[in-house]
Amino acid sequence: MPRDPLIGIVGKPSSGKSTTLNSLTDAAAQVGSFPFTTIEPNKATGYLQVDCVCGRFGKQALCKPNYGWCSNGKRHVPIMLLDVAGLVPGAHSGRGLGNKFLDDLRHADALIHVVDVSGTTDAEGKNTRGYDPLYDIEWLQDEIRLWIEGNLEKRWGSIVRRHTATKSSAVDTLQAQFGGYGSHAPMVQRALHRIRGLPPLEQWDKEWITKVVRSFMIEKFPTVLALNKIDHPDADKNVSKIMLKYPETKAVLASAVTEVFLRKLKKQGFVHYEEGTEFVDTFEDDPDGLKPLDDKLLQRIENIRDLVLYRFGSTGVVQVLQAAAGVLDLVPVYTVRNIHTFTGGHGENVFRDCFLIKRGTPVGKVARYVMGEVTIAAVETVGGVRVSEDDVVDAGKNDVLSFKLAPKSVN
Ligand SMILES: Nc1nc2c(ncn2[C@@H]2O[C@H](COP(=O)(O)OP(=O)(O)OP(=O)(O)O)[C@@H](O)[C@H]2O)c(=O)[nH]1
Repeated sequence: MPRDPLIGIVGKPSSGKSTTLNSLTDAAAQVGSFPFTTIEPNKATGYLQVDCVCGRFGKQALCKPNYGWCSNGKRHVPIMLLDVAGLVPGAHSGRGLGNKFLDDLRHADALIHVVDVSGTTDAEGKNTRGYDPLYDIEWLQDEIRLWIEGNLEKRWGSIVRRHTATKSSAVDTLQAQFGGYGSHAPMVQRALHRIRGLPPLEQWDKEWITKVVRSFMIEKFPTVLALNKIDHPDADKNVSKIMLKYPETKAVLASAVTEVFLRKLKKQGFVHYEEGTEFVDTFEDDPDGLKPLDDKLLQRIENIRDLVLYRFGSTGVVQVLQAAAGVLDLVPVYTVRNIHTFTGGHGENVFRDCFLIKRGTPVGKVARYVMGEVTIAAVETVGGVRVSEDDVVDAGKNDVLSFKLAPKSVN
């Protein structure tokens, strides 16, 4: 049965993890400019913005999610986030919060790596100038790799002996080792398949093991780079360097501190601000609906418009989470009682339930995920069309589902 996706937020101290998390969640993670403000890993509910299916059927006015919210067809779907604190170079050998950090990581399905592109904090999060953030991407990947490799190498002798004695496949042997990271056989299979010229497992030396672990990490920890602090003047050149060096990695430009600031002003009634967009209205735009700002704050908004919103199209924070859902290939799937009205049974509100499901998951698996181990008599999609348990979900296809349960047998 699939479980709820979990997205880990990683990054060195003071890169802006807590600020990013704050702007994605309702949780009040502590924000501070000192390393290790966040001591305990912090699980929180983030909200992923998606185009809600209610728009497809002109039902925006009746859309009322059980969890999260929907406004004008923009739905905010809850998704679990994990704030992973205290990673510094050397963590795999116990520095900083070391292995604790890495152990928390094993539960994550994808990572958002918050990178401070201002160059004003060093690898340990201490204030500096002109630091090259390319290095952060490298050492963070290395720490995760060395941690996995270390766990593997400790037992390598007995792993190989057992592998040979039981005549297992490389996939089975590795899956037995990687299961603790939440892997599954197809994931290990894909990781091995990617490596050219891979010899039989009993011939792997340190170099081959490194290649295998690197490839496994691509599967287990697909990563989005949140290039944070783009409001800083030195950010541009660092962003270009990162994009050039990692053209394959999904990267999103962000200013988490700007997002937090705008949301705060919105809550206090000073601005209209739609998260994920470049639009901020002030008192001048809506004197009847908004409170006036003093000159200092007005100037700050002007700067934010020039330095962030108009240049990049948004603060980027909403897009960071969307990118993470993208690398996991998650599709919002809506389950309804009545497939013709889209209601949940009683009342006229529609599309109350939405689940984030990996594209390509069979409908039967979705049913068990949503309903538990019950016997499904039939599954229907839009128009009352029957779908088989083996049909798969995709964006816009089999993404609205109604499950009919088999009546319980009476003995
Ligand atoms: N200029 C700028 N500063 C930011 C941005 N995001 C965060 N900061 C600042 O960076 C500092 C560190 O931010 P935090 O969110 O506490 O960083 P963290 O990664 O959670 O740090 P630890 O808790 O030490 O792991 C704070 O002073 C933030 O205000 C941003 O987008 N731009």
